[in-house]
Amino acid sequence: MNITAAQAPASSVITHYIAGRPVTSSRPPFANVDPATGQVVGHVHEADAGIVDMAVRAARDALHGPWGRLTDGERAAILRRLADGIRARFDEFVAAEVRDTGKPYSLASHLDIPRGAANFDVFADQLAHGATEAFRSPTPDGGIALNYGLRTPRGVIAVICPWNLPLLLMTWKVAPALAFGNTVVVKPSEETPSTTTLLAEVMNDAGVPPGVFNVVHGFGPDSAGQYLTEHPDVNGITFTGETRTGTAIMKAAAVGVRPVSFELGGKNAAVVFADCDLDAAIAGTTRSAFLNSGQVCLGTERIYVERPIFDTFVARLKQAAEALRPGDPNAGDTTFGPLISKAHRDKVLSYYARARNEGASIVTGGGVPSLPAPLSGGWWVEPTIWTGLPADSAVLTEEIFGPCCHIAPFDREDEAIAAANDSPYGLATSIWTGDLSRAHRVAAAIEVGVAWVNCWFLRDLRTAFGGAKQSGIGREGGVHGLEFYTELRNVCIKL
Ligand SMILES: NC(=O)c1ccc[n+]([C@@H]2O[C@H](COP(=O)([O-])OP(=O)(O)OC[C@H]3O[C@@H](n4cnc5c(N)ncnc54)[C@H](O)[C@@H]3O)[C@@H](O)[C@H]2O)c1
Ligand SMILES: N/C(=C\C=C\C=O)C(=O)O
Repeated sequence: MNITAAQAPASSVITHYIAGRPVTSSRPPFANVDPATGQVVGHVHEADAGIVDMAVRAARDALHGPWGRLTDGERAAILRRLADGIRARFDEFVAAEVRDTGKPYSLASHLDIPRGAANFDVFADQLAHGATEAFRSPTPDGGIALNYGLRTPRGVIAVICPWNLPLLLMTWKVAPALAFGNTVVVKPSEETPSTTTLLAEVMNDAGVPPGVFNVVHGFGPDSAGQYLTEHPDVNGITFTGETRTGTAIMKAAAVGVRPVSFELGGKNAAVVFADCDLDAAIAGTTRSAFLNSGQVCLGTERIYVERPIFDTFVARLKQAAEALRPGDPNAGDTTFGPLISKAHRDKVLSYYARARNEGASIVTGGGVPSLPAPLSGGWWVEPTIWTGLPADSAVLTEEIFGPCCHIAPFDREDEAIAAANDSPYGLATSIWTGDLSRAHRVAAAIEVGVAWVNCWFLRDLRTAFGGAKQSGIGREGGVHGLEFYTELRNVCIKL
């Protein structure tokens, strides 16, 4: 929910950050709201087309400045200083992330901020070990030619991020972009402006030249997001967010034929076989269904359980869901947070109502928890589990992005695979089984970008990360980001 500055206290003002300095804009700033309480905690400047143009120009100028002349080793050293700079201000980053998202301190301090720093380390490592191809090529005249690959930065990259893992997803793009010599104009979600703004200060302190990293704040359509993706001097667009937003951005990218790197929506399935380690499957599925209040793209909203253990699994997951503790995000025993906004909570509650109206069996949840003030003003919903809905129910086909999941039984492996693949999305899956051959077989059969076996959200940042089908375009991580963040030229020299 965003209201004008007039209604918002002047507590914290977030401005844009262009060419190494804060920049304000003329549009009325919008309010930043704490989702745990619904209270306004500050306000944010909204970029117009002129501000976005200023940022893109600064990024273009920086490409031709000292940044473009640094060696890989010098850029790697700067990336490591960025990681260290985030860690040096760890408490500030955690507090800002918690304030913007309402997520529990335990989550922001163990996932969001540590990964926000680690993303810079992994791409600094990548620079130290990266290589390109070379060939000694026989020529028709009996001579030899040398062919070698030469990677150059793609140029000015537009980076547009969502609100669920704000710093983690921002540096997951900024780190490879800078590692490979590009400059960036980033737009964090309007819901979560704070940690990216702190990152701008860390950039300055780490000696990143002015204009290499620029931040513009605002919304999508008719705001910073649209102006940035439509700017003709942007050479590539990397975006994480909803699939339908990706469609709109792809249309903008088509003008000028700019490449895109997309991490989009999902409707991920877990497949639980009777021979699994049930304790591990319950613990892992509790995380995949309810972590970050279900606001994780890799999260599980569809669970298929082999019939012999179905009733036990449902009872155990119910017990785990009911043990989650909503509360003050900064309280040590809080393990469950609110949704990001009133609008998103209304969306999730509309699916809760839909499930009820379609006759779902509500195993647990389905409503709003009653919490004391000031939390009673926040955007809370109950962790929810359903069974008994038909496969074509919207609850089983549309991404809800909330703390809810549907559990259905299956009898045969091929039936479970078909159910998991029955989706326009293909982001992630988790498979729980004690049979090693089956693990490999099923992981090869489910059409996703990331398949976890007997685990979930276990990440080696060198591996390929991304979505199949309508869940994404391209892969990030390790060497895989090279395809988007660099141009690869072949040089052929007749010797
Ligand atoms: N695949 C992944 O790795 C991944 C990771 C996290 C979130 N997501 C997805 O993100 C979604 C939730 O995040 P969200 O609600 O912020 O997504 P969203 O698509 O509504 O917004 C994402 C970002 O895009 C901007 N935006 C919106 N419309 C735009 C437009 N027309 N032009 C340019 N920019 C525009 C927004 O301001 C925001 O910064 C879910 O669908 C989730 O699955 C995917
Ligand atoms: N991109 C990553 C996680 C995405 C989570 C989505 O909500 C990652 O772990 O690198």
